[in-house]
Order: sequence, then C-alpha cells, then structure tokens
Amino acid sequence: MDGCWLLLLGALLLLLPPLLLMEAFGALRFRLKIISYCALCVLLSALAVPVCLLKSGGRSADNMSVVRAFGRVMKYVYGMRFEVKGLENFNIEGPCVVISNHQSVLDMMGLFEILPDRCVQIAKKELLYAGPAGIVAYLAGVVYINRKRTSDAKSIMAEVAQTMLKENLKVWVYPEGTRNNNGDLLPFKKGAFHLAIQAQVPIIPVVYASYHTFYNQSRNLFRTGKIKVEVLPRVETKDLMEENASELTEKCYTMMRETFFQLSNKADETRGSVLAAQ
Ligand SMILES: CCCCCCCCCCCCCCCCC(=O)SCCNC(=O)CCNC(=O)[C@H](O)C(C)(C)COP(=O)(O)OP(=O)(O)OC[C@H]1O[C@@H](n2cnc3c(N)ncnc32)[C@H](O)[C@@H]1OP(=O)(O)O
Ligand SMILES: CCCCCCCC/C=C\CCCCCCCC(=O)OC[C@@H](O)COP(=O)(O)O
Repeated sequence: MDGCWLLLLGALLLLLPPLLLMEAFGALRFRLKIISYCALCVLLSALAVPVCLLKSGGRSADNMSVVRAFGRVMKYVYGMRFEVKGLENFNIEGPCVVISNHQSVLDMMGLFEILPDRCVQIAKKELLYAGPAGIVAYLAGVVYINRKRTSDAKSIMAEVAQTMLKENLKVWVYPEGTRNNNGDLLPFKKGAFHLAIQAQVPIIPVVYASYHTFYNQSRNLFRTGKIKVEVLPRVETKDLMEENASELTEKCYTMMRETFFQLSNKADETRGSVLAAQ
C-alpha cells in the first residue's frame, strides 16, 4: 500500500514542474500579448500624430476620424470580429452623450469599430502621459479628467456641456468609470447623466457583450473572438433637471445591464457572479 502512495506522490512530483511551466508560459504569453497590443496602440498613435497635425494643425474633433482609421488596424492584428446591431441609432441631428460599458484596454477596437464622426471621449488624465497615445488622443479632442478630484472633474464636465453644443460634438463616456471584466456592469457614476441634462441632449447607450469567451485576465486568456455590440435607441433628457440625474442613471443602467446579459447569452444576472468566480 505504501508503495502505491509513493508511486502516486512520485507521479505528482513529476507532473508538477511541467504544469507549473505551462502555467508560467500561459501567464507570460498573456502578458506579451497585452504588451504587444499596447505597443501597437502607441505605434499607430505615433503614425497618426503627424497626419492629425497636417489635417487640422492642432487639437480638433475632426482628428478623431484619423485616429479611428489608424485604430481600425488593430482588430485585424488581434483577430476580433464585430456583430453590430442598431447602428442607425447614431443617426441623430446634433450633439449627444454616448455611454458604454468598459471591460478592458481591448475596448479601443470596439470603440473605433462604431465611433461616429465628431465624437470625443472623456478619459482619465493618466492617459495623457501614455506617450504618443496620450498626444494623439489630446489632438483628437479627448477630454481629460482627474477622477480623484471630483469637483475639478465636475467643472470640466460642465464646460464640456457648453462646448458640445457650441461645436456640435458627441461625447463618449464610460459611466462605470474604470475597466471591469467581472461578467457584470459596475454601478454607474453620474457624470455622464449630469452632462446630458446640463446640455439637454439625448443619451445613446451602447453595450458590448462580455469578453469572457476569449479574454480573461485572471485565466491568462486572450485569443481571437467575436464581439456582439448593440447601439440602443436614444434616451431623451429634454426638460429633465439636475435632481433627475439619479433616476436617469438608474434607467440607463437597468436597460444596459439587461442588454449586456442578453448579448452575453446569460439567462439571468446570477450568471455574472458565476463568471466572476471562474
Ligand atoms: C491610433 C490607434 C491607437 C489609439 C490609442 C489611443 C487612442 C485614443 C483615443 C480614444 C481614447 C479613449 C479613452 C478612453 C478612456 C476611458 C477612461 O479613461 S474611463 C475613466 C475616466 N472616465 C470617467 O471616469 C467617466 C465616468 N465618471 C464620472 O462621470 C464621474 O461621475 C465623475 C465626474 C468622474 C465624478 O466621480 P465621482 O465623484 O466618483 O462620481 P459620482 O458618484 O457619480 O458623483 C458624486 C456626486 O457628484 C454628483 N455629480 C457627478 N457629476 C456631476 C456633475 N457633472 N455635475 C453635478 N453633479 C455631479 C453626483 O450626482 C453625486 O452626487 P449625489 O448626491 O450622490 O447624486
Ligand atoms: C514615450 C513614452 C511612451 C510611454 C508608453 C506608455 C505605454 C502606453 C500604454 C498603452 C497605450 C494604449 C492606450 C490605449 C488607450 C487605453 C484606454 C483604456 O482602456 O484606459 C483605461 C481607462 O479607461 C480606465 O482605467 P482604469 O481601469 O481605471 O485603470
């Protein structure tokens, strides 16, 4: 009997190094792929900077179409395909606030896939220091906010409400406020909804299905895949006041969460925590 246990232990000890090696190799491969993705973003940005400068001579939302054209290269390199529904909902006269869920740095591919003309994003100020990517985003009109200084962020958003009307801009906000890949949506921050109410412009919610089948940081998974996207019908904000911001936030959150589960083929929201646990 003792011999049996020893044999089993020996087999386990023999298996352990290759298993650990495979795990380490998986982690390394995942890291390298993410680093190469970021490097490609930086490289494409460096190529786009002079084109933006030649096109507009400085910072302008028109440059975003240049960034979009360069950015669309990435989906071919990383084998991402998109299935988009409701694109016609972007066809509205005048400015609006676009809100979408934010899962990972890979979202840049999904952003450039459907980004309408003259649409700028709200981004955390740290991205300004991402070398050429920060510079090209600045040239394309991206608005940087300091999330740690809420009062500064709010006053910048209040300025954006004026600018978007003056310059006929769409503004893309990630209302979760950070990347989140846990198989559910995080509760929404309220900045996007105050912005839409202050400017009295509609909100267009956009939902990307969960990446869990092809991308998961905790499982070192990053392979090619298909991403379902749905652009939902606009939500009007006309005649809403500041005190309505919370209910507007709740309404959009509920609608987007439902769509997120539908697109991600989840029967109900409890699946979210199951995926998070994987
Ligand atoms: C060339 C190819 C390669 C290219 C690569 C580069 C290309 C670059 C181009 C694309 C760039 C894309 C970049 C994407 C980047 C994405 C990000 O960085 S996501 C992170 C940053 N974005 C956000 O954080 C936006 C979402 N956050 C908010 O809107 C927040 O609300 C906030 C304004 C930051 C404030 O944060 P916080 O205080 O934590 O938030 P709340 O809980 O919502 O609010 C507290 C309180 O304040 C009220 N309030 C909020 N906003 C306002 C307002 N504007 N006016 C008045 N009052 C406001 C809110 O109602 C709450 O009060 P209440 O009493 O509890 O209701
Ligand atoms: C010359 C110096 C060169 C320095 C290069 C630095 C490396 C730059 C790395 C990546 C550049 C690609 C940037 C693509 C834009 C990514 C947008 C994004 O997904 O940001 C995350 C942000 O939304 C939320 O951040 P958190 O989840 O809160 O954290």
